Amino acid sequence: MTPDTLEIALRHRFATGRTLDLALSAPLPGIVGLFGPSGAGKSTLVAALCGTFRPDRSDIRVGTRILSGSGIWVRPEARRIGMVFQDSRLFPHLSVAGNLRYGADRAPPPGHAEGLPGFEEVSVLLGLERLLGRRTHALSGGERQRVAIGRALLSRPVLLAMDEPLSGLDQARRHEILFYLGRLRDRLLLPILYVTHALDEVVRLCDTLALVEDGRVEACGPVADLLASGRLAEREDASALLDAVVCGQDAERGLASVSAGGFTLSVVQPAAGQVEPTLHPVGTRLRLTIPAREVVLLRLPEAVPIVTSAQNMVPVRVRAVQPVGTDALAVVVLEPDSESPGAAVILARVTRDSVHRLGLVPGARLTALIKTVSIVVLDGGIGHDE
Ligand SMILES: Nc1ncnc2c1ncn2[C@@H]1O[C@H](COP(=O)(O)OP(=O)(O)OP(=O)(O)O)[C@@H](O)[C@H]1O
Repeated sequence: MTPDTLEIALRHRFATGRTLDLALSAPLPGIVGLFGPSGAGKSTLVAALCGTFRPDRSDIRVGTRILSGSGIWVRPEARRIGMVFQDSRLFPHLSVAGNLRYGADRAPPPGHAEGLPGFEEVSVLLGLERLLGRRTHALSGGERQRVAIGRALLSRPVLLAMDEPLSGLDQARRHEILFYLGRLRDRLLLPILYVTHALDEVVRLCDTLALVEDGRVEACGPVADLLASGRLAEREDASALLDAVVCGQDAERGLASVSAGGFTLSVVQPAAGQVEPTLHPVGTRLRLTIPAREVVLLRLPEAVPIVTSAQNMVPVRVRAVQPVGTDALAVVVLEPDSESPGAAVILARVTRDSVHRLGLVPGARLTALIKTVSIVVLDGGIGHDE
């Protein structure tokens, strides 16, 4: 155990014979995504963390706090895990402010959980200032979830557990909440365990990803590494995640150039659909995601000028080719065609026919064509390079 990790290990056998053997370790603070199909064991793991379910065996630690194991079993109400569920579970007889105060009333006395925001700051962080007097039935689904998150935050938890908080929302509301969750991640040092079926939520929010399948954690590690490993290549929405730094602005054309793990890319600024559109100055660190299905691979004859609407023609080298299921498809893992320390990878989803036609074997050099509009700049800057 280190003071800065979340450690969960549990074993359980239900009366039906179904067994779960789930273990993960993740650095804190950060957002840990639990991702996997229905019935994999995600909700059981969250329930064990909160103490509402007691497995046959469990060792659960948040930093130096032991919640279970070593002869210890902390009561659920003493664990200080803030919960947010798919249905917001607000109190209908209370206003928004009343629901928030309910959370604040359950906070430990001053001296504990210092550093977490108070009522005013939570209202501002989650954009609730103008809703405080409203009854909860008069709120949209997205607003309800923001109140539920605020109520959980105000109880000053040591960890926030969110079980599919966006799955009941439409696409616009999902984006709205993702923006606010990204803001919480960037401004608070609060660990979050985040259960989801949606890969785009993992890519946008999470630092660590635990892949849960059939009662086991099949893999756990940094999100970008698991995406780059091709483990999620089977998915239609497979994508790469890159840390980038803005290295040039072209405000007139609405573009910025960024350096991302050895790739130089052109991205749209401000990103379409951002809740708070901003032009990120040179030096801003961003996260980008590039869907594998949006990347085209070319073999270009030397010195042939090509005019294309795609701004990004990137020299790449094949690192690996990952067959996708029984389909006639493959995902190609690509690295920059130049030695660069800390090189990132991008993924291209192609047909197996293209793999043969283009001679895509490890080490092959070619050009990746990426439409600028296909590169998603995730909300907000995440710091500034010194
Ligand atoms: N009380 C129970 N008795 C028997 N089996 C159970 C019980 N609770 C859960 N299970 C089984 O344990 C497994 C994990 O369930 P769990 O709800 O944790 O999955 P999940 O990954 O959260 O699924 P979903 O995404 O659908 O919520 C499933 O096979 C489920 O049927």
